[in-house]
Amino acid sequence: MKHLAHLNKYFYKYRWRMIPGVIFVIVSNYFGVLPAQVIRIAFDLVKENISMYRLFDGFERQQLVYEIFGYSLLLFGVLVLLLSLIRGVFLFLMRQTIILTSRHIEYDLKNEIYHHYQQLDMAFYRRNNTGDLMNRITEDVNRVRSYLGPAVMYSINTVVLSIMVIAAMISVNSTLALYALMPIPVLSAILLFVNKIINRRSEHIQQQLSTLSTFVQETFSGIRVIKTYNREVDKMDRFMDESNTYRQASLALVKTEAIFFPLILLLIGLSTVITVYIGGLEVAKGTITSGNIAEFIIYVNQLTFPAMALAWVTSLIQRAAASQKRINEFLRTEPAITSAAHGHFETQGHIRFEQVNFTYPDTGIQAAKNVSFEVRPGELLAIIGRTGSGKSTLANLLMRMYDVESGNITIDGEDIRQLPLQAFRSKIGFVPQDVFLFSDTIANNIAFGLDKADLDEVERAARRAAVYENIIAFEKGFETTIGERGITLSGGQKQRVSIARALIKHPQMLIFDDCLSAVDTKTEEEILRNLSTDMKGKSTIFIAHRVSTIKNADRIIVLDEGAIIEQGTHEELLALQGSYFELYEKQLLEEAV
Ligand SMILES: Nc1ncnc2c1ncn2[C@@H]1O[C@H](COP(=O)(O)OP(=O)(O)OP(=O)(O)O)[C@@H](O)[C@H]1O
Repeated sequence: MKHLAHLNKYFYKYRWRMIPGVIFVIVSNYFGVLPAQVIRIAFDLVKENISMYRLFDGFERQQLVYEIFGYSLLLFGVLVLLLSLIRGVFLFLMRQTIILTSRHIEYDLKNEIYHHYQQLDMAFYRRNNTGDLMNRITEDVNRVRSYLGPAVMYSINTVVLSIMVIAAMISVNSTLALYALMPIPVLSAILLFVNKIINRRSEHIQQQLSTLSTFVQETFSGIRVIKTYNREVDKMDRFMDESNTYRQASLALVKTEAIFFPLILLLIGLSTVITVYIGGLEVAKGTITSGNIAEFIIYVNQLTFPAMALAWVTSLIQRAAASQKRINEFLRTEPAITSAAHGHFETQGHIRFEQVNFTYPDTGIQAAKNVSFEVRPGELLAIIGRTGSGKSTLANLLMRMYDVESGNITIDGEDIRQLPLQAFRSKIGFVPQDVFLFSDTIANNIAFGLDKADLDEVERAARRAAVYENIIAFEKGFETTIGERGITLSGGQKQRVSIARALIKHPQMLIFDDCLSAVDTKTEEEILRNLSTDMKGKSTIFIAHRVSTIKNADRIIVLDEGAIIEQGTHEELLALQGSYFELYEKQLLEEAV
């Protein structure tokens, strides 16, 4: 329960909706209890009038008694109807306030979680899988909403109704009340128990459903591999197995649910029998009227709802508490990367790495070892090295996706950890190694980093990234949708759209992380030529595998296992006859073949 305390701030925020809601619950229940009393009076009236009617047997007056009697009964009927109508209006208002509030809180909570997710660092995203993140903001919030709305509403309802009904019963006859109420605790206990089983089974179904959807999602994402390796039959068998487990779990649930309602009916029936029997004895003793028995039967039936609601609400609250615990776990995760300052930031683009060390927290791999280098304003620095040597890690550290373990990274002499994070990142055009394009138009993908961009700017960026011709060849040009519901771009086209996205920002610093790997050498040369004008006056870090891409850089550093093993210009490095020279020779040979 303590986990749900997180939501109290929202109850407070919406208190002027909740308080009327609670009042509506009380009023609606009051009008729910009243008809039982009206019926008792009507019942007694019937009894009295029948005796009176018989008394006037053979007299002219008998017809008049009959008419008055019929008229009064009609009035009682109308009164019961009216009370039910009033109750209905308040029930409507109760839902309009409490359930609506739960929807408002659900909206706020989702926003709170989403906002917090966006603050969290890359290490967090590495630790937790996307499915889990999605579940907490959808499924878990949904369960919490069941607590905020239905559970709160029915809890208040249960308490109010039980108090009113029991009080009314005791005021009529405490002995009869005691007997009539006897099966109710038994009923509640059994319902709680059955509900627990239902919950466990529903939980199992839920888990199995999630396994099933993960399986289906993965197979369809990897459908190309499945087809090429002829694994369709095998996958079908796996699917049938998983589906069967789901079916068995569902059947088990249906069996338990099947006894739920008969059980309630049985115990209510039992209560009614006791009421009629004990009530009969009391009527014989003259302590109550027969109308009271009718009244009691209605009360007993009315108590069925609180008994059922108790079991249901208990499980709703338990589930919501478990879900809120999961939500809180993420909400209380502090982002490792925070902004020390806010506001504006201007830079010359003087980048310096000083004795930088970094180990990935989750794998323990030391990906940067004592790395020191400098990129002066307007310089082009290239980083080359074998796969896994730590090149992308340096780009990630500069982007503050991770913070250094020791050493410093400075911009114009100031530690990047002291800079306003968002303003700092906005000064860098970063083209990551794994291109990610949104399911949106090409124009919007290119203009992604800007709040507003006109088509001219988008086209200019596309030209500089040498992808303009490709785009206008599509029927809808820049308005072509890409991604799941649109066309698929080739690997090289994607890389160039991603480059255009970085260039359109006119950043002071540029980082290209192996972003020409899927581009042929001719296009690569064209892009590099365009970039050399773009990069004028801007500090650029170019990560590459091919020596040909970077040989014109002002300085080249060669990485191996996270450490710089050689650095200098292309000529200097060749003269060294070390790793760079070897790599160059090898690549020349490959090109010749
Ligand atoms: N997010 C991460 N979490 C944990 N370990 C990582 C992460 N990213 C990279 N590594 C590890 O750090 C080392 C350096 O990786 P990095 O991606 O920097 O190499 P790279 O030189 O860019 O490689 P490539 O040329 O193949 O892109 C590798 O051993 C890799 O397994």
